[in-house]
Amino acid sequence: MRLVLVGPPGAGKGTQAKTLSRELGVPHISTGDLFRAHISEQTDLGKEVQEYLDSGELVPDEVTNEMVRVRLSQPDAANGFLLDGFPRNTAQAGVLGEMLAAEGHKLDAVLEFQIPEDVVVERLLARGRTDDKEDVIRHRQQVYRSETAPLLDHYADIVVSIDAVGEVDEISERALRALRDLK
Ligand SMILES: Nc1ncnc2c1ncn2[C@@H]1O[C@H](COP(=O)(O)OP(=O)(O)O)[C@@H](O)[C@H]1O
Repeated sequence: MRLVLVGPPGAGKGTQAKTLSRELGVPHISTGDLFRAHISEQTDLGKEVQEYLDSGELVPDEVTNEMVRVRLSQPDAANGFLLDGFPRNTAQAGVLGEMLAAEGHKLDAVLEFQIPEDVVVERLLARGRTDDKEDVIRHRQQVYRSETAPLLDHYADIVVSIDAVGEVDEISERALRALRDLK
């Protein structure tokens, strides 16, 4: 299955991705995790993207798209993947569509995590990652609303939405049920 997760920062995509990846047998590919790995290893790419992550801005598309292209070409992603954090705007969605089409593939579904903004802001303040300061959190929510949420229209015919408020296990159940119904 080729799946994209969409939802505001703090919606629990990363948490759910771990379970979904295991249950669906496809790798979890998180652009945020990939960027953070580059930053902690101090690679050239890591040095280039650090300021964007610290301020909650999107990393420029060329950098992000290329990193995703390399990751998706690895053998474990040949039969499916769960993309978390990509695409994050419609231009990235276009590039992803081209990458997949070049291999004769397409996305099966876009899983939307529905959750009110005040709930996610509370969660992120409690999480305390270096980009989880209140002003940066607010900015990331704003970027989500203006850049990422339009993907839901872009992908309207393959969006599957779940209520992402509740216990972790409960939400996993909802996600798996929604994806099962798809088949
Ligand atoms: N597809 C992407 N395009 C541009 N920047 C990205 C992308 N994915 C992640 N980033 C960068 O990584 C940061 C953290 O992303 P992520 O780990 O998904 O956290 P969250 O969704 O909780 O904000 C973003 O604020 C952004 O700077």
